[in-house]
Amino acid sequence: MALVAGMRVGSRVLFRPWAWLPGAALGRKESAARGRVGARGFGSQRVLVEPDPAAGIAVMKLKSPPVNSLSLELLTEFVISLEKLENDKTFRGIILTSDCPGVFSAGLDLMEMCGKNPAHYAEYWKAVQELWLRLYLSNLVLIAAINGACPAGGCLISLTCDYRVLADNPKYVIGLNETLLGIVAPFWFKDTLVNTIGHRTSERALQLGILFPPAEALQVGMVDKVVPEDQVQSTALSVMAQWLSIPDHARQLTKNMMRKATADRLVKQRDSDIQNFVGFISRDSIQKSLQVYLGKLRQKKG
Ligand SMILES: CCCCC/C=C\CCCC/C=C/C(=O)SCCNC(=O)CCNC(=O)[C@H](O)C(C)(C)COP(=O)(O)OP(=O)(O)OC[C@H]1O[C@@H](n2cnc3c(N)ncnc32)[C@H](O)[C@@H]1OP(=O)(O)O
Repeated sequence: MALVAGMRVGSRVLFRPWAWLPGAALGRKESAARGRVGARGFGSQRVLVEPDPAAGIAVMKLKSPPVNSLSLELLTEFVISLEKLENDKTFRGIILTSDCPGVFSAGLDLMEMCGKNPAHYAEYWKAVQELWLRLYLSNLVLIAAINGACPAGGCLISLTCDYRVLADNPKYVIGLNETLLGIVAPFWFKDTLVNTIGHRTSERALQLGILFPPAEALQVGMVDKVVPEDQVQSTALSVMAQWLSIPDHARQLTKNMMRKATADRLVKQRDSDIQNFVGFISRDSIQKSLQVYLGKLRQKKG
């Protein structure tokens, strides 16, 4: 059975994020997801959406305490919220931020990658791929208002955005630190980073698993602006206004031209990428590394 949940319409592949949900009631979810968003705000347990239809934008806040780790549930709700906004012509841009104090997102949920069975790992990885593809190829303007620490998968999410504003706090580090956990960022994480900060800087950052504090993140181009914490949201809004001053069709075609080849690389090998992940993460040595890392995270408190 093909692992990719998508259908082709003309030259466009429409992904159905819920299609991989176990026992998903496709018709009901699909019709709900295609409804108009309106002005009232919507969301789910873990993703809060505050629409401003007059401005054509929505603020999307991740709220999966304590650290917005990307569990299967959060990934699912994230994709569904994104699709709702994508399908409503009212919206031209999203500001993506966190509702969890001090953390934008702790990245992939380590509990989803530890002590589970291969079918679970496959389902989880497919959801991670789905979110990345959705974000990376979004027609909307995506601005990340990074109001907290932003490691690994959290950083990846911010890198899919068109612009990143980071709060100036030394604790708010950002980067792909996978090697510090004894794991490896897959090629599409790497590609996303290279497309943002260039090859040589990525090579060093990825091998060393560097988590950049704000000034360095700005210097290497990992973020576009660093501002005082209380100005992150207002800065994101004014940057959004600038991006929305460009005609959508011209901006969208340009974005697609810049990003499609990178996304296609994963689209063409989604199944083998899932198999690679499952094989890699199931190794005893990798499971041990992750357990050690989780232990260190827990010890930090005590
Ligand atoms: C060659 C082929 C390759 C194929 C592909 C193969 C490999 C797979 C690649 C996978 C790519 C992985 C990407 C990732 O995103 S891995 C996750 C990396 N994330 C991190 O390293 C961040 C870890 N967390 C932290 O550093 C901190 O928690 C913090 C985000 C800076 C926040 O600090 P603080 O506010 O002090 O909170 P705590 O550390 O006290 O954490 C609170 C509780 O949350 C738990 N936690 C933290 N992060 C995670 C996580 N990512 N997943 C699950 N749980 C997490 C932490 O243990 C605490 O739990 P407790 O209250 O029960 O102790």
